[in-house]
Amino acid sequence: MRILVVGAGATGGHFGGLLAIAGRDVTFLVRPGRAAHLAEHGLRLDETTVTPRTVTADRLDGPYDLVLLAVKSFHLEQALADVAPAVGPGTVVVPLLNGMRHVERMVAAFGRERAWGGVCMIHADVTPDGRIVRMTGLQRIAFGPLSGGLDDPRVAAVAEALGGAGFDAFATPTVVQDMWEKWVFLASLGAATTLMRAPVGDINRAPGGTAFGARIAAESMAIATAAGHAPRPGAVKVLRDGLATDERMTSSMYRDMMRGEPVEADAILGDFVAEAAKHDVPVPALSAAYTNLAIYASRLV
Ligand SMILES: NC(=O)C1=CN([C@@H]2O[C@H](COP(=O)(O)OP(=O)(O)OC[C@H]3O[C@@H](n4cnc5c(N)ncnc54)[C@H](OP(=O)(O)O)[C@@H]3O)[C@@H](O)[C@H]2O)C=CC1
Ligand SMILES: CC(C)(CO)C(=O)C(=O)O
Repeated sequence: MRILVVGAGATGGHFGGLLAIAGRDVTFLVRPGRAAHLAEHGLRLDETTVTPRTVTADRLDGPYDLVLLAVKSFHLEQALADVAPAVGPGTVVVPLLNGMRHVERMVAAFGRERAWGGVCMIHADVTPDGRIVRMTGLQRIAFGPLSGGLDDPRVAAVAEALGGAGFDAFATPTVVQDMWEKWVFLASLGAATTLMRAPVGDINRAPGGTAFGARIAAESMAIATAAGHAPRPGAVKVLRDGLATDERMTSSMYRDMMRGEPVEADAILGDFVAEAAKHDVPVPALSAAYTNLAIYASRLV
């Protein structure tokens, strides 16, 4: 199976790198700066360096079987345009992005037969010198057609292509609900850590921190419930435990903010707060977190 990973950053670089190490037929669609960096240094993962096969948008060579979309939300439109020549009639496009707005954009670009859902769980960063580092043992991709049906033969083919490469990969018949539950978790974690400018454990050790986390979690669950995607018991537990931890857990939004880089505020918190407004759900803590990030964004050049 020909696999194209769009973006060789924290998520795309990590999962694509492991796939390359496992001998899969992987190419990275990258922009010229990253292409030059990878040509000079290779793709450096935690303990290994891979010599990746890369391509830039102007040199895409026809359709791939599987596309893993691993760009930030603010680069989505360009990435969808760039990858279009690689999407043929039978291609499957699986997103690793957080939030939900990319689903609609992918369906508009490629249709529901080719645009699938995807959930990626990992805590990873790109260091200033271009290495990909992982902060925890978590590394998982769940994927599936938006319809939920797993009888499409491409499901088994994608599972085989992603399986046995050193990370968890599985097809899910509830990918839209799974994405919502991930959104609830990440929006909560992102809101708490960026508003308080601290990892979760530090928030919970501060006066009022635990109550603040519980409040954020309650608001997030209320939004999802009003939108018809009430988190299932397992997801509620993950959310509550996550926001109550004494560990230094962070979010990619927090780490982007600490580096002074753009944060995916609109796609993750803006859309979430808009969903609350649509259903008349009061979300003062999440709204404050979004306002905070909007001010942060306005101060980036
Ligand atoms: N990091 C994490 O721990 C997690 C992140 N996520 C989500 O995954 C998504 C990706 O995040 P992450 O991997 O961290 O982001 P990164 O910024 O680390 O990587 C994104 C990469 O996409 C590249 N890119 C942007 N536009 C294009 C394009 N048109 N063509 C090719 N490459 C492009 C960037 O390239 P360039 O180097 O040229 O700028 C960059 O290297 C986000 O939605 C994030 O929320 C989900 C779970 C965990
Ligand atoms: C939920 C979490 C923390 C891990 O996948 C994440 O998606 C992120 O930090 O962006």
